[in-house]
Amino acid sequence: MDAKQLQTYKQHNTLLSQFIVRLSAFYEGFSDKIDSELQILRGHLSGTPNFTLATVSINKLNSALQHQELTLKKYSIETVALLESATKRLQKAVFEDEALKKRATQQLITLNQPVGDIFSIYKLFQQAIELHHAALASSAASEPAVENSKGEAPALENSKESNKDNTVNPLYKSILEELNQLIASYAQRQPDDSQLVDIQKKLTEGMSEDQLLKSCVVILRMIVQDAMAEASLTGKVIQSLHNSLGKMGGDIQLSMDNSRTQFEQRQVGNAQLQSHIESIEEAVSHSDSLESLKEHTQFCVQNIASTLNEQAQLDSQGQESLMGLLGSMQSRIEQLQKQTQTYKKKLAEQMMLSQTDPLTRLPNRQAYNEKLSKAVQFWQDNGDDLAVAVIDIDHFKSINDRFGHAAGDKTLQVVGKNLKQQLTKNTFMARWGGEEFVLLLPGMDKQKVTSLLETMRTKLASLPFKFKQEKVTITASFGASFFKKGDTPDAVFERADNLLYQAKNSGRNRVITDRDE
Ligand SMILES: Nc1nc2c(ncn2[C@@H]2O[C@H](COP(=O)(O)OP(=O)(O)OP(=O)(O)O)[C@@H](O)[C@H]2O)c(=O)[nH]1
Repeated sequence: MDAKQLQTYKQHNTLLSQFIVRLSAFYEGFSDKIDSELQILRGHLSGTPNFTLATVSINKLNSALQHQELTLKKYSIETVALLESATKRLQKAVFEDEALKKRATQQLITLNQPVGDIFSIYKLFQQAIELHHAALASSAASEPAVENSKGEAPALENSKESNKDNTVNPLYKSILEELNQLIASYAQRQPDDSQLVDIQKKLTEGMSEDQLLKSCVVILRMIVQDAMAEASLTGKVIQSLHNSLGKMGGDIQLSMDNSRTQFEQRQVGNAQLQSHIESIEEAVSHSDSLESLKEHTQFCVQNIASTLNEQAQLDSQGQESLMGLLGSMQSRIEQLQKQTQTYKKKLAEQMMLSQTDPLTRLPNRQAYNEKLSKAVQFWQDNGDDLAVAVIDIDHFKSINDRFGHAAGDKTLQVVGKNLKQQLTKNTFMARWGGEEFVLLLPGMDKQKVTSLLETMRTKLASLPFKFKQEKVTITASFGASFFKKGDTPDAVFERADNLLYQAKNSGRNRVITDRDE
């Protein structure tokens, strides 16, 4: 190696050492172990670099970094999961604030994307914190600024005052909403249940947090009892089916045993007949006189007749026992049929209940999702038009506020019924939740969709509602979007929802569809 080459190597080494020193300083702070090893490495590479000692240090660092990388990945996954659960909770709590709800949904979509480096987690954190700040600011803005004489926030007490505070807490409101819906579905099964009636009454009057918790526990207990009763009914039916099938199996075995015995007896009889015939043949060839032949033949014929008689008797006995068995099997089959029919009916009822919104008796979101996947499959296979429409009653909150929750409930029932009456063949409508409905419109072009939604809108607006002697007009806004190539159901729903909000923002009581532009 000449002097020039040596000089170049030295320069490269120095450059590389400086780079590693800077890089190691930048990455300091992940773990104490790595930090101290990085310090040692920097010591080996500073001044006159000692590459032999640096290699030992680099090897140690290599395995520590590998381990750290795994820990970091695990940490990233856990952090994102935590952020996701916090955002979901926030989304529920702010369900009435459309802008915040949308931001939370957007945040959830981002959280579902693969996480890149550690810095993208900081970004996710930052977004989550901003969202929480916005939610806090919005709830603070909607809460009355009541302070006591000491300037402290008022404590929550089991009193009407605390009820007032609670009614502006979005989380409290959403629990009340949920509880109301649960009660509505249980009240249908047990309309006279005093506990349910009591809770329903308290709900309309307003509840403290303590009462709300107690009511939740009562409802939970009912659900568990119901589920257990259902499970024990299912268990009983299955046990009874099992017993009936077991008995039928026994009958069949008995019938097979009888047939086998009968077959064996028939074989014995046949062998006897054969031997009687053989002895007639023998008598014919060996008898020396007609008299002895006649005698012998008579004897054999009598034997044949008695064997045939025995066989006939056995046959009729066998037939009798077979008929008896068949009769008992038939009655067991009938019993089985009755049991399965009762069970099928019960299952169908449950299926119907699980897919029906208890208040409006319209299909619920679960039923919509099932229908949607079939409609999407059909659309993908046939390419026919498929649209989703979202309907939201205008200023519904004011009905609740002015005339009470019960009037709001009644309104939802009447509106649901009226909208449903306008549906055409193959169209499907469900209650999405709250005062929102969703429609699936297969095989309809833009003109047909718009015309149907316009009919629904105008018919609803012309319904004469009357609350406390006051005539009220109820209207709704509509947003509809068509499936396009490569669309997901969520994307189409989101578009329809956005159009609905456009309809709200441009004055309400109107229909906006995708293909308007
Ligand atoms: N009575 C009753 N009210 C409900 C039910 N579900 C949701 N709500 C109420 O419906 C109201 C919806 O109000 P908002 O989302 O503010 O909307 P809005 O008043 O209809 O106003 P716009 O949609 O902007 O026209 C809330 O006050 C909910 O508490 C229900 O099952 N029964």
